[in-house]
Amino acid sequence: FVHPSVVKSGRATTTSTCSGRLPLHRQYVTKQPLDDLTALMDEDDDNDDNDYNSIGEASFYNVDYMDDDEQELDDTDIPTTTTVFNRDEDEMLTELEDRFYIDERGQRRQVEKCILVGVEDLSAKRKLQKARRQAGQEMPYDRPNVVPDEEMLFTLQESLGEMRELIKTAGMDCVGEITQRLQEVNPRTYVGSGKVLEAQELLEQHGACTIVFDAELTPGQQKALENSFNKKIIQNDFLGADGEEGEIKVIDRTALILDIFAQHAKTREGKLQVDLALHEYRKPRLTRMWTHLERQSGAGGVGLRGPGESQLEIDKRLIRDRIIVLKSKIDDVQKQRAMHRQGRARTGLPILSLVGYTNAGKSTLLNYLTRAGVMAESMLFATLDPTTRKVQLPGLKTHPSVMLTDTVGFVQKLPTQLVAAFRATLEEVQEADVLIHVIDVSNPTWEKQERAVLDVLASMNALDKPVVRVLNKIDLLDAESAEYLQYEAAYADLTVAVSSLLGDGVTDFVSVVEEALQELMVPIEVEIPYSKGDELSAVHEQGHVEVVDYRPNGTYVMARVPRSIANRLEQYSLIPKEQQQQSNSSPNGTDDDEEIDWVALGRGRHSERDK
Ligand SMILES: Nc1nc2c(ncn2[C@@H]2O[C@H](COP(=O)(O)OP(=O)(O)OP(=O)(O)O)[C@@H](O)[C@H]2O)c(=O)[nH]1
Ligand SMILES: [Mg+2]
Repeated sequence: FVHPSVVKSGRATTTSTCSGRLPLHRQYVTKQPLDDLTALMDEDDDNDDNDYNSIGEASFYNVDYMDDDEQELDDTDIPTTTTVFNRDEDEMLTELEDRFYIDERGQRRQVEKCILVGVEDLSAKRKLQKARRQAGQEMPYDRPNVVPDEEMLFTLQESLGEMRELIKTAGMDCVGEITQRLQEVNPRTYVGSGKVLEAQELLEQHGACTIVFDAELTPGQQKALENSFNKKIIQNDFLGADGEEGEIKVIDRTALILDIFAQHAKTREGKLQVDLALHEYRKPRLTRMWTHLERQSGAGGVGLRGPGESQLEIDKRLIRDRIIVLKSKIDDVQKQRAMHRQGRARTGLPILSLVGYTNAGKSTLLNYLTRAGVMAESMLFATLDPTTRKVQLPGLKTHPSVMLTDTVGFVQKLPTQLVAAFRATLEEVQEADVLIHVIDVSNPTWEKQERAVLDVLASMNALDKPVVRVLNKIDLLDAESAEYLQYEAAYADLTVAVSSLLGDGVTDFVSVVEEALQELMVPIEVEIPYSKGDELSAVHEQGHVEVVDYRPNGTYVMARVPRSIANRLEQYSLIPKEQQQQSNSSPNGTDDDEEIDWVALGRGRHSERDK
């Protein structure tokens, strides 16, 4: 009952075509025997082995490049009905990259039009304050210049501005906007019923078929909205008539960001993670595709009850199975990644993670420092896969190399489910020794962005380490503001103003990083038993040894070492505990001779490696 053009144009994505009335998820969920899940997994594992290896490499030192020019739509590339079911997720996601689609009249269209809807929820601020009060929780971190709670919420216009950028990045054209101020959002349809009608008119007027909400809609709200926008279609289906209209898609913030992720994922791991997140997102929303059948079964009674319900059951099971397979694949990739991370840890080089709001200039800074050519683009979420490089920080000959990791950008109201999907980034950030927080100060909302990032980091328990604030893009400010920020940065802790594009302030950046790294080293005075030779060599490798003495019970060592080693060696410590804590809490020390001798440190490492 489905016209071939419908199958062709349907995309396995949240931003699909108007005409794709075929339940979209059916096109990529596998048609292999359902009951033999283990066989499915084994088979997948076999042909993935090589990919895992290459991914490990890619995430360690290289980036995977993909030629975007090759994504042109070509009729011969469109899968036929029979092959559609056997596509693997790589193919599916590659297909997402091409933004062409075929409309109901069989014409190729390039850009999808959409309407943007935003609500100013007047209760949000109150709720936030109440929640904080109830939790009895102060700000989970103590940093100067951080926006206080009551000012951290983005205004409606700021939030919509960001949505416009996201819509553009996703490849859509925003042709109209609707806003509403509400004391409380409507629990059923999010906006009021009058606004739903207004939106419908606007959609018809512009011939748009997508409506984007600047919110995280519940599955119930999404369904209610879809039902009211698609009343005619549902009626036609019910009557068995063929309507003219295309289906109106209701998309929320999460779906939009997921679609961008799907378009930008380059490595296999990134793609798997996006695929998993997409499935998790769709699982509770599955029913919408079958609205008309559900109705049939309810209204029709005996004889009509079967198909709708059982098909829904099957689809739910398929999605569940797919999620299990994806999770197990991701687990394997993560094991590889963990091994690489261990390898990195063994080098003893400090690990710095670049974090920050999307588009802040993280990749640009990494590029400037490494001239390595990581993709940096003027679009949101350009980077999706963590990339680590060994960097000799320029300008400081005495400084040893560090490992620098580029990570996926954050965005306000980032759905938790999405954060969880990007476990790799999470882990990189958690394992880092120092966080480099890149902030785009040319963006008027930069203080709120900074706050949003700190909130996400705090929720990830990742703020237990020094955070370097990099006030980036000062070249875009007028001279006065730039000077003011530079002045501020000079006085604030671990803060520096730079232009990653032009390289202004990078020397200062390096000294601030050095300052942060010194916070990581703690003095120890230990007697390591002779049986623990490996611990002694760890101290030599990663620390700065001042005194060594071979005593009857073990090797006496006085040194400055990374905190992790100090913790491990605590049992052999000769410093009484209270005193140790004191010296830990003022890691910079007061005496000049406590300064780390970076030259010696660097030399020590190199000679260690040369052996
Ligand atoms: N003028 C100016 N532009 C900059 C500067 N730093 C970065 N940019 C631009 O900002 C845009 C985003 O930079 P990216 O490095 O891709 O940002 P990112 O933080 O890696 O972004 P995501 O990977 O999307 O999270 C690019 O167009 C850069 O050229 C700067 O110091 N000055
Ligand atoms: Mg980037």
